[in-house]
Amino acid sequence: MTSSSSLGSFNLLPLSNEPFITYGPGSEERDALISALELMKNEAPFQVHPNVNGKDVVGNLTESQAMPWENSVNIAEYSTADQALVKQAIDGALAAKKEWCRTPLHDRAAIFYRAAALLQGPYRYKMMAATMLGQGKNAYQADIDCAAETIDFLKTFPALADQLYKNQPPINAPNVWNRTEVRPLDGFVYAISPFNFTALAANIVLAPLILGNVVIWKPSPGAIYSSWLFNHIMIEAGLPPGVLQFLPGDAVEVTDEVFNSRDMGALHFTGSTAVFKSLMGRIGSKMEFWRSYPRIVGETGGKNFHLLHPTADVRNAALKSVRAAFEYQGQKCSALSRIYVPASIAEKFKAMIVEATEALTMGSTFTDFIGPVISRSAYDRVSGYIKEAESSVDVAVLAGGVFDDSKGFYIRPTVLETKDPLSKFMTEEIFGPVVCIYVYDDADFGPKIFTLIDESTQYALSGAVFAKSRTAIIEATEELRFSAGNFYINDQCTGAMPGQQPFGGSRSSGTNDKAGTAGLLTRFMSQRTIKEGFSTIDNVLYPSNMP
Ligand SMILES: NC(=O)c1ccc[n+]([C@@H]2O[C@H](COP(=O)([O-])OP(=O)(O)OC[C@H]3O[C@@H](n4cnc5c(N)ncnc54)[C@H](O)[C@@H]3O)[C@@H](O)[C@H]2O)c1
Ligand SMILES: N[C@@H](CCC=O)C(=O)O
Repeated sequence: MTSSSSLGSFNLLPLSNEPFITYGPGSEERDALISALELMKNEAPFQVHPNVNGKDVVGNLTESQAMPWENSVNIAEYSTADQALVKQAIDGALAAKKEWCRTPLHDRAAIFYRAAALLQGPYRYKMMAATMLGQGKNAYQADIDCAAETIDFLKTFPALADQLYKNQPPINAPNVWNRTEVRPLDGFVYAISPFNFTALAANIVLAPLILGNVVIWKPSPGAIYSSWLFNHIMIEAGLPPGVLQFLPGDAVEVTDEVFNSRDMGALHFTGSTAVFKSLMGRIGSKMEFWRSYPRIVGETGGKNFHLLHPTADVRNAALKSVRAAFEYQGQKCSALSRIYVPASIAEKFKAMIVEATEALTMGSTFTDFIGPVISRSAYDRVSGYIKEAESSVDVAVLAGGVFDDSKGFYIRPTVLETKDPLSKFMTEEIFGPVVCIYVYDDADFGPKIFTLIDESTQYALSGAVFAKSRTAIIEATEELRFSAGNFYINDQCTGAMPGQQPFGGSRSSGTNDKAGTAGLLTRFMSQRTIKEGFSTIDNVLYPSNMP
């Protein structure tokens, strides 16, 4: 990996994964994290303001982000960007762009590496505490997200950008030198991030930034404090003022003002399918308005599946199903939410999944496997599904089914079984700790079950097959080719890591540009071809024009 300057060609850092920290009993890291959590709880609520042109724009603290663990306590209180500030941010970003896109890649990379070092060192525990307290994660879930995956994005995007820079025209005619320049997009990139992964907010802004784009960022109301902290780290790492504009605010109001600018070169979105479809529709409805064709990149919802074959290792499938369905309370876009089990192993599988689910502890910020769901609206939505399941004749509640919001937004991990494979529990994204089982006849493993999995939902994000039979694995892999952008064999359908399992899905799950990859970066670049000629001519005519 190299990057050129006028006086050298530099090797960029190679692709890598940040090691996970275990936070095991008695470890130094555990003590440090516990202290950071205590400190943050004592100091909260933190005041957060929009940050435009490198400065906090102090306003009235009209909004708040509650701690889902204890919803009467706020982790942050914040002011919002009004339309005038959004306009000012766009103008400031466009002004900052000239210098930023002239900044050599290795200098942009150095800012990213510095941010990674800040996150590895002085900000690690603060960011961990912000993600745990603010987004309801336990130590393990926070570490793989706001530490490891975020550092991975910071350290690998420069090398991926460099690969694109190296992609030069392969042919040069005599006395000609052809070159390709990887320009950022015309205008600015509008980035909208979800609450559930601090790393995905990072991915949303870092992918365009590394290529010299400027970014207008609307963070999620469910992750205001960790998003602010990330913005702060980028500024401390040396990101020039105006290059990344941090605009918490009313989603519709901020978006309306952004969509009033002809200079929006791209929308980079991660969140729900319904919101993405509506934004895409709005962009498409005024194509004469835009200066360019805005690129539209969105990673959205899922209804992710595990398919068991009669030869499956039942214990492996059951335990991995529990992890996939209930880690981070099922609030991963990749979370398992429908399971297809053949009748011959169904009783054994159900017994194991119920036992493992009932054993999951809930409530403590640090050690418990299960925490709260993110918000009042998530609690109401998920508990609404559970109430409906309880009153449905086709559905049995095998485990969980209990919820309580007296302190935090707690929902016991819930296992349902339905006799209707097309019921809402098998087809709609619930985005919470609920998984539904459907038992099929062993003889239906084949076209019938593949068609059911493939056609019964609008999504195609992640899925897995569990089988010892190689024939079954081959058949499922072939027949479910378009049912999941991330397909796992004898492994859980969550836990994709940058550089290892590029993540994303198609159909209503997104544009499938794969977070953290060079493929994603290509969406934020607009190449310029440069041809330089070294010979001169002294005649307009070609030989064939000669009499
Ligand atoms: N496929 C993926 O990689 C991936 C990753 C993470 C989350 N997700 C999906 O995200 C969803 C959960 O995240 P969420 O609850 O934050 O999603 P969400 O759609 O409610 O919010 C996402 C972002 O969109 C903003 N938003 C909401 N309404 C808007 C509007 N009308 N105009 C403009 N912006 C608007 C929100 O403020 C937030 O910043 C789930 O559906 C999940 O599957 C997908
Ligand atoms: N890397 C993640 C992506 C989750 C999306 O919310 C996973 O596969 O678990």
